[in-house]
Amino acid sequence: MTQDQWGSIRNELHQTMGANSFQSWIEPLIYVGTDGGIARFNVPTNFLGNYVSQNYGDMLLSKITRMNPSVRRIVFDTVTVSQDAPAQRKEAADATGAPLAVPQVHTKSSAKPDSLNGSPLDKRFTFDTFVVGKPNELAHAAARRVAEGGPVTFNPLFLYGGVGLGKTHLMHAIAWELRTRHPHLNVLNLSAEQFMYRFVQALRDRKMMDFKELFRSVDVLMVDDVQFIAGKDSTQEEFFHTFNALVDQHKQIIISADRAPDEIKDLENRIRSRLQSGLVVDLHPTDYELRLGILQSKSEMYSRMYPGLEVERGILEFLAARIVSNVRILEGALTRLFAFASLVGKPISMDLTQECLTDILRVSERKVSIEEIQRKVADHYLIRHSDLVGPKRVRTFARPRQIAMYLCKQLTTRSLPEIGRHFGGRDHTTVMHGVRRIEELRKQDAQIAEDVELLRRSLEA
Ligand SMILES: Nc1ncnc2c1ncn2[C@@H]1O[C@H](COP(=O)(O)OP(=O)(O)OP(=O)(O)O)[C@@H](O)[C@H]1O
Repeated sequence: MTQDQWGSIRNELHQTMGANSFQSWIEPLIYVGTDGGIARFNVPTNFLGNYVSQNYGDMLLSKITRMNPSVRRIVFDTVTVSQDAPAQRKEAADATGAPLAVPQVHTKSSAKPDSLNGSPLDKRFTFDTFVVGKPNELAHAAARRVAEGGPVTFNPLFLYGGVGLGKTHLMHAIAWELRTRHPHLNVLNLSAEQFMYRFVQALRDRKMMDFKELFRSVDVLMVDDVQFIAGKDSTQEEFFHTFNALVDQHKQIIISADRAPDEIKDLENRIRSRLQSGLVVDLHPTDYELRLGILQSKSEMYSRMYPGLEVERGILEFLAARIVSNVRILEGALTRLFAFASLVGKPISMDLTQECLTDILRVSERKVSIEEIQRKVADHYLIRHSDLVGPKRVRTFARPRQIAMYLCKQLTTRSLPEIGRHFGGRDHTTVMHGVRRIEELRKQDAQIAEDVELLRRSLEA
């Protein structure tokens, strides 16, 4: 297997595994080469090698053999790499005898801040790239406040929300900001899973004192996906002590989870109440405007990467309306779209979008029918269905008709001629005109924008 092939397997895993698991277990692997059917990787500790081999070995081998059928086995060799790390980290590392096995303490002075077993900070996850909308404005404001440093006002900051809504992004943004504003602070950012493995390892190696010392010496502790420790009794216990020790020293703690503290099952009550004792804020599911804002911001970035690639009108609006699941999928769709369009050398049109994203669009396809849309719109504007689809062109009927056409285009996969047929056999150009008119009016007329949004929500519900 070549380094390039390993590179593309890594990229694939990065997309599919989730940032935390990838950073903990795959990123530290250093591919050395393949010899005699054996693909060799260097790993920083035995622990990591064993863990990857047991948990990801089969999956890695199958991906590697798909690339290179001559590979029959994977071997992990433990190679201790010396690195320039902060003094305090070094001490802990020396004491454990496993230099790279301790979590990363991020400091500006660290020459190689993104270590193997902590969570490296993602360069893309800053406040600058975080798009703020109604669903996340409170979480964003709280994160900004914490990122200023200064006296601790709420401890912990507990951020929660569903998959892919920006928790990790905000945590990393806080860490980046703290690094810039207060480079002397030790900011430790890790997942609850990593906390547990470090704890288990310290127990096993009888290095609990070092473990405690290390965790109690940080200035800001950030723990992602804390729901992971539920049901793991001794990890909870240790987490509780770490938590208390830091709060007592007025050190900031930031926690994220996929649900609110009182919804995490098998969590000890004393931990639950500790987690609730600061500020608990949630990231709500995205709304249309936020999705559109995110798409616009990413699309600007891609336009710089692919100069000259045109995105036709209405495409971003279409994606924002159709892909409602989570931001990660939304981003993935846009990435694919730009890559595909640049490969085939065509502008991003509706046809190209439908062709390139068939699978994503199919999954996110709502079961909204044209009839349902017509019924809702007619009810909303207190007009009869027959007038909505009939020939009369007075504004009281024409505007709701255009809104209904617009929603049909956004919320169903029906083509313009099909939509036209449902509106009294109108031509597809009439439908297109209606859709465009509403696109424009949404920007100029607050009442129409609100009506469209209300209707969309009630159809999505
Ligand atoms: N408001 C936003 N602005 C810009 N990008 C966003 C926003 N919300 C989420 N994203 C992007 O969506 C992707 C997923 O976000 P993130 O990894 O932070 O989600 P998460 O809530 O931590 O999810 P999980 O629970 O799966 O870990 C990231 O690429 C992130 O940059």
